[in-house]
Amino acid sequence: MATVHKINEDLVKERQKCTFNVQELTYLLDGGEEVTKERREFENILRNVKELQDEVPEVYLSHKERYENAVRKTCILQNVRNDFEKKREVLSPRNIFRAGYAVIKDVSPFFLHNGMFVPTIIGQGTPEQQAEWLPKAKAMAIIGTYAQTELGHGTFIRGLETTATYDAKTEEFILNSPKVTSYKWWPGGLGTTVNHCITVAQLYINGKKYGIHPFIVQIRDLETHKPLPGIKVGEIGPKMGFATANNGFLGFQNFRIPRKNMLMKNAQVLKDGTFVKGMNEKLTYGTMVMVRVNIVSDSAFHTAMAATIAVRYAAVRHQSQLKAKEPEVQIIDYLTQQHKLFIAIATSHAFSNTYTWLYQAYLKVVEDLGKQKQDHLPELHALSCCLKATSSRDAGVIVEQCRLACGGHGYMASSNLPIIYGYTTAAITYEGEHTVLLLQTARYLMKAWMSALEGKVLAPSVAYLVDWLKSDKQRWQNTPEVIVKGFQHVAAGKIKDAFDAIQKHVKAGKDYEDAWNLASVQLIKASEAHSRAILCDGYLRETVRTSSSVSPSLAKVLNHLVQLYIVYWTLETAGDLLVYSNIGKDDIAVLKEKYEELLALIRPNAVGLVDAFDISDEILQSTLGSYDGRVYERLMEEAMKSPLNKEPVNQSFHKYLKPFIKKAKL
Ligand SMILES: CCCCC/C=C\C/C=C\C/C=C\C/C=C\C/C=C\CCC(=O)SCCNC(=O)CCNC(=O)[C@H](O)C(C)(C)COP(=O)(O)OP(=O)(O)OC[C@H]1O[C@@H](n2cnc3c(N)ncnc32)[C@H](O)[C@@H]1OP(=O)(O)O
Ligand SMILES: Cc1cc2nc3c(=O)[nH]c(=O)nc-3n(C[C@H](O)[C@H](O)[C@H](O)COP(=O)(O)OP(=O)(O)OC[C@H]3O[C@@H](n4cnc5c(N)ncnc54)[C@H](O)[C@@H]3O)c2cc1C
Repeated sequence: MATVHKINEDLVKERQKCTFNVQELTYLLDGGEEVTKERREFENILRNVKELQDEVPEVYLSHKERYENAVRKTCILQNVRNDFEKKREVLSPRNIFRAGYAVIKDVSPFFLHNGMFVPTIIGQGTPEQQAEWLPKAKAMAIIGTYAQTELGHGTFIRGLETTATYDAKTEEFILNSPKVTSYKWWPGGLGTTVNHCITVAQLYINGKKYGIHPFIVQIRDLETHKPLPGIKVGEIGPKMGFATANNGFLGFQNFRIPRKNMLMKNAQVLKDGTFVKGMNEKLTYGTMVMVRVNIVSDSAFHTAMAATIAVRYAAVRHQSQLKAKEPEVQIIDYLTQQHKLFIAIATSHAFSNTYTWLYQAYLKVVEDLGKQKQDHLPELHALSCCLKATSSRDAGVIVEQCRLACGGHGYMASSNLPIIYGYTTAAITYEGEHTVLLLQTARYLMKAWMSALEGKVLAPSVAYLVDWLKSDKQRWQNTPEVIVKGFQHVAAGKIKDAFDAIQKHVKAGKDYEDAWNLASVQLIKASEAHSRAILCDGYLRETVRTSSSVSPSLAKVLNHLVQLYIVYWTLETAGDLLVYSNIGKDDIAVLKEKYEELLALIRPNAVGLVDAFDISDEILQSTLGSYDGRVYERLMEEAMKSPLNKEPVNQSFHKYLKPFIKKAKL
C-alpha cells in the first residue's frame, strides 16, 4: 500500500485561509463539472497503470532510451484512452492534452499526429479524402505529422523548395527535394516515429508553378517501418527542449504519390492537369490558424503549471526574517515574491478567458467558410497571430519568473520548471515566429487604420480606432473599464504613429516595402499594444459575464485577479499611457497603492487559486509543487535516484582522480 504522508502544515493553514470554494473555480476553469469529472476519472485511471511508472527518472536516460520510453508510454496512453472512450464519451482534446503530461514527462512523439496531422485532413481534405484517411488516422492505424518547414525556410512558406510535379500520364505527383535547403526540418515525430506526413510542397503543372499545397505522403513501410525508396528521413538531434518530440528531417527523390493524395478541399488538380483555384489561397494555411488559437490555451496551462509549483513552494519555504527575533517567514509573505507570482495566476486566467472567446470566433469562421463566406477571416488571422505571439511570449517570461522565484531549487530538473520552460518557449517560435506574427497583425492594423480614416465601419476588435478618432481622450479614472480604454488609446496612438512613419518614408521616396521595414519596430510595438488592449478588454468582459453566474465569494476573487492583471500592465506600460492617454502621474501613484492592496487581497487565496487549477502531482512532476508540500523530502528522494548515488565510490576515482591526486602530491 502506498504510504500516505502528512500535508505540510503551512499548506494546511493556507488552505484554511481560502475565502472561496476551490472546487467551484475548478469547474469554471474546466468548462463545467462534467468536464472536471471526466478529466479526473481519466487521470485516475492513468495513475494506476503500473507500466506508466518510471523506474529510473527520464532525465538519467540516454537520448535514445528516453525516446523509446516515450514511444512505449504513448502507446499505453493511447490504449488506455481507447478503452476509456469505448465505455464513455470521447475525451475532450484539452483533457487528453493535459493527461499526456502525466505520462510523457516532455513532449510526446505522437504530438503532431493529433495536433496537426488529423486536423489538416479535417480542414484541408474533401469529404472523400476524409473518408479514406480519417478513420485510419483517428484509430492510429496510420501515424502522421505536419511537414512544412524546411532547412532553408520556416517563416516564408511561399519560398518552400520541395516540389510536387504533376504527371498527367500516370495521374501522380512526383515529389523532389532539389537542394539541401529544401529538406523538411523540424516536424515532430518525423525522426523515427511516423509512417505518414502532410507534406507542404510547391505545385508544378506543365512547368508552371501554382504555389504551395498540402499532400498526404506515406514515407515508411507499414510493416517494416523502413523508409520507402526515394525517401531520406531521420532525426535532427538534441534541442533546447522537446527532448522526446522526435523532430525529424525528410527529403524526396522522384517519389511518386497518387493524384488523390493532394488535399483538395480548397484548390484542386483535375486528372488532365487542370488547376482549379480555391476560394482563397490562404485557406491552405488553415491548420496554422487553428493551432495558433490553441496555443493561447496551452499558454494558459503552462502558466498555471509554473504558478502552481512556485506558489506552493513559496508557501512552504521559509527564508530570512522580516523582523529580528521573529521566526523566518514564508517567502510568499515578501511583497516582491507576491509581485512575481500573483501575476502568474492572473495571466493564466487572462489566457483561459481569451481562449474561450477566440475559439468561438474560430468556430464561427470555420462555419462561415463552409457557406463560402470569408468576411471574418482577416480579423481572425490578425487576432490569432498577435494573441499566439503575446500569450506564448508572456508565458515564457512567467515560467522563467516562477523559476527565479524558487531560488536555487527552481534550477533543479526535479522542480520540472526547466522542462516547462523548454516547451513554453518553443511555442514562441513554432507555428509562426513571434515577430513575424506581430507583423502579420500589424499589416491588418495598418489597413484598419486607413479604413478608420476613411470613415468605414471596422471589425469589432479594431472598432476602438473609430472611437479614438471621433472623441477627445476620455477623462481618466482609475477604474478597470477606463484603464482598458487607456490601453486602446495606447494601441491607437502607436498604430497611428507606425502608419505615419510608413507614410513619411514613402513621401521621402522609399518603396512601400522599404518604408514598412524602416517602420517595423514601431509596427511590432503597435501590434503588442493592440494585443494587450484585446487581452485586457476580453478578460474584463469575460470576468464580468461569469461573475453573475458564480457565487459572490468566487466573483470577488475573480474580480481581484482581473484588476491585478489590468493594474500590473498599467504600471508596466505607464510610460506609454503617459504619452498616449490622459493618465496623470498622480493616477499612477494611486494605482501603485491599488496594486499593493490587490496583492494583499489575493494573498490569503494564493494557494487556493493554484489548487483550483487542479493539476495533479503526476502531471506537475515537481518536487517543489506537489499538493502535500513535502518539498525537502522529495528533493532528497529524487537526488537519491541519481545513478551516481548507487555506489559509494565511483569508478572514475580509481581511473582518473586517484592517479591525478597522486601526481599532484609529487
Ligand atoms: C501528450 C503530451 C503533450 C505534451 C505537449 C507539450 C508541449 C507542447 C505544448 C503546446 C502545443 C500545443 C498545440 C500545438 C500543436 C502542434 C504545434 C507543434 C509544433 C509546431 C508545428 C509548426 O511549427 S508547423 C509550421 C508552422 N509554420 C508557420 O507558422 C509559418 C509562418 N509563416 C506563415 O504563416 C506565412 O508565411 C506568413 C503568414 C508569415 C506569410 O505568408 P504569405 O503567403 O507570404 O502572406 P503575406 O504576403 O504576408 O500576406 C498575404 C495576405 O495573406 C493574409 N494571410 C496570411 N496568412 C493567413 C492566414 N493564415 N489566414 C488568412 N489570411 C492570411 C495576410 O494577412 C495578407 O493579407 P492582406 O494582403 O489582406 O494584407
Ligand atoms: C520545437 C519546434 C517544433 C517545430 N515543429 C514543427 C513541425 O512539426 N512542423 C513544421 O513544419 N515546422 C516545425 N517547426 C518549425 C517552426 O515552425 C519554424 O521554426 C518557425 O515557423 C520559424 O521559422 P524559421 O525557423 O525559418 O525562422 P526564421 O524565419 O529564419 O527566423 C529567424 C529570424 O528572422 C526574423 N524574420 C524572418 N522573417 C522575417 C520578416 N518577414 N520580417 C521580420 N523578421 C523576420 C525572425 O523574426 C527571427 O528573428 C518547429 C520548430 C520548433 C522550434
